[in-house]
Amino acid sequence: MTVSATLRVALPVPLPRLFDYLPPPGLDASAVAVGARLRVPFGQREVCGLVVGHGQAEPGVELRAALAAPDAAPLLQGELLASLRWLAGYLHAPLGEVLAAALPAALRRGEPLPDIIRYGWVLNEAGRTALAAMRAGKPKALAMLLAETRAEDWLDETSPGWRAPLRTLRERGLVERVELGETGSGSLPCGSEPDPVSVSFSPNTEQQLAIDAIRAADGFAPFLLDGVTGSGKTEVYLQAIADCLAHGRQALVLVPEIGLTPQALTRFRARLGVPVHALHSGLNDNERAATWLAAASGQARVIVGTRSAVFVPLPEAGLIVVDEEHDGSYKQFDGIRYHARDFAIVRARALAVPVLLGSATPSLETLHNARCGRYELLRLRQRAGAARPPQVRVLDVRKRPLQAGLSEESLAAIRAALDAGGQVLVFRNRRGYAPVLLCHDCGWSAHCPRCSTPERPTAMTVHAHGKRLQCHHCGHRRPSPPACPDCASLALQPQGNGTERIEAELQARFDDVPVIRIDRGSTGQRDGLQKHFDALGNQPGILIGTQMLAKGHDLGNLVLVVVVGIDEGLFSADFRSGEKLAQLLIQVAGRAGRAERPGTVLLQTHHPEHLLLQTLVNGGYHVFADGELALREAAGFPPFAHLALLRAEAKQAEHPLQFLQLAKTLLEGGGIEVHGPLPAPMPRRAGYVRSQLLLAAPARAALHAALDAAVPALYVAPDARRVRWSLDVDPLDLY
Ligand SMILES: Nc1ncnc2c1ncn2[C@@H]1O[C@H](COP(=O)(O)OP(=O)(O)OP(=O)(O)O)[C@@H](O)[C@H]1O
Ligand SMILES: [Zn+2]
Repeated sequence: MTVSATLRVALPVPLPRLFDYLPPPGLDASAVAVGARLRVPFGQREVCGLVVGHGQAEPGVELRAALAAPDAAPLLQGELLASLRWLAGYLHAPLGEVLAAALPAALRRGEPLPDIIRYGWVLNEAGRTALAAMRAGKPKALAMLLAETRAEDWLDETSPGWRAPLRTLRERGLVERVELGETGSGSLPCGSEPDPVSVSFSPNTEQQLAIDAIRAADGFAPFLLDGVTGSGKTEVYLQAIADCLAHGRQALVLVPEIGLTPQALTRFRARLGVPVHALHSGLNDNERAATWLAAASGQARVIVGTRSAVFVPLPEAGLIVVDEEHDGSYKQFDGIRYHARDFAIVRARALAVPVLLGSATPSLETLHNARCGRYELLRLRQRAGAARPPQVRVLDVRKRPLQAGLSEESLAAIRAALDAGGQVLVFRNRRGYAPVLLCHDCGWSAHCPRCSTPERPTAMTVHAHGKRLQCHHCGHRRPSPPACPDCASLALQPQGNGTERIEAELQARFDDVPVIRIDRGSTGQRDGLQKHFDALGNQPGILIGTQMLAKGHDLGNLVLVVVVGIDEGLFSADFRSGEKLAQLLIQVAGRAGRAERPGTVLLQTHHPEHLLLQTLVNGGYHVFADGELALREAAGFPPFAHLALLRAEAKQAEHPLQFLQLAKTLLEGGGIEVHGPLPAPMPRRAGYVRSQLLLAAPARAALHAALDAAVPALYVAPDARRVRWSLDVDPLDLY
């Protein structure tokens, strides 16, 4: 009897096991490498997995044959494959799902590898002749750029929206597309010469100390670059990256949001003089896959990206930077719930390279690690250059008349700042027109039918100047009712203020300057934010925004920040809410006065004596953090304990409870605390009733041992089929 060689495959299916297949017809199993993709039949479907091993068919077991093996060489290998295996174990998630999450979508689907040849555009003979006579406008501006060959990726980053004028030029037969060779190969790509106007100042003493410390690192070395807002952390990153490049190594830079990427890219590109590859959700699938492959081949030397960029292969790694390491967007909130900062550290260790975490408001986890000596602490205590720290004032607005949430004092300060030629940021962390629609006659208010319970109604946010209602939890939308559904009164009134309403009020009042609202409603695509900044330039004007505007931006003429409506955040029950609010306030305040002109911050509140506000204003973030760490230690919360949250939801309330009860039985007795099952803080969402089980242990090992013992059984439990469940290891919030 012949024994056939088989392929062991990790499939992206919610089962904690691997699957064996015969190789595709006509192919020998040994011809398919570990880390290569394999398309296989799975039930009635076809799925694409990754080969993780080879084996022998057991006698008598019928195996199905794979359909195709698209890759000649492994896609995932070496350190990355090993780190992802570790991640699957840590998250207690199926390996196939983790590997799939790490691959760009185009590769995950089993498509052939995209072409990583770069293309560029240049004026042809006719174009050069026509250029002088062209009318001013976008086509002409682009044509002027295309006097030299410009790479498409360069155009994407430096001239957002270039494809529309390009179409005009093509239709007129003035341009041609040229092949530029593979991504990043050898010489500088077209159009990314170091920008001659970009200033290179000499680092100040603290920056230099930080740069030297990173330079001296040998192998794995985690650093916390703890630098106040505007202290020039970017300069430290750039020097560290330049060193890394000079040693012939690759650098990976993680940034929190797509909104930040264009600005960061422009700065990086201008200074480093090598192609800087962007990876973020604004790219299409093919672009993402091409960049990922360029990293895998070592052609991409600097990769800047958001959360999922932590999964790029780095065969010649030299450095990983995580900017704004405290930012919540590094945590994936569904599917594979990884934390990109934490995984960056795991990878840096496996790659034996330095990892630099930067923030003005480090997470308590990271601060704790630095204090325990696990991370080397680098501090920038002062703002760089001539900039001074902003003046922060708590504005007591009790009993004061408010216009769209703004006190007279705030309005006067805005007027004065504008008259002095400055820019103003009004920060309100609520999108929409108003948080609530209320009937003034009977007290009815608009609730989301899919998220409310009788005990806990969830208000729908008013949008479009009162015309539309939208649930910010489940996305449910409907037109506002013309009259109160309960008492038929016409006295329906939007209550409170969102960014839209503040915008309307400020536009009416300050009609001599641009008033620009920046939030997820107004600023969709990735270049949106930069376009708004470009449109405003340095002229006086007002920006109104949510937390999109709070971080990382460097607007030299911003002299006043007004923070409104923070009070609800002061009394939230979540154990991390204080930390999040403190970070947000310091970050928003940090946008003011970043250049020569001094900045002022006004914090409007009805609770001027609140300890958090007082501590931040009088002591600063670190004093706040000291107090908060002491509280966490006393209460046994992270970073002094390790948590995991098991969530379950279903249309019928008893199903999640039954499932979680089973989980509890499996988990108890393992030396960990098991709390629940309890209704989730938001007990219903989008029609699903939600419950949760909170697991806590002082030591990570105990928590993981208990999970290792229990989780495999959960996947196959009959009770699991009636719920949607998920395990969140190191949850960021307990929602
Ligand atoms: N050594 C220096 N001398 C003069 N100016 C500097 C120096 N280093 C940085 N700057 C300038 O200081 C400003 C703030 O720097 P940067 O944006 O890097 O701060 P940051 O620490 O990242 O702040 P944030 O945390 O608020 O994003 C920038 O305009 C930068 O060009
Ligand atoms: Zn809803």
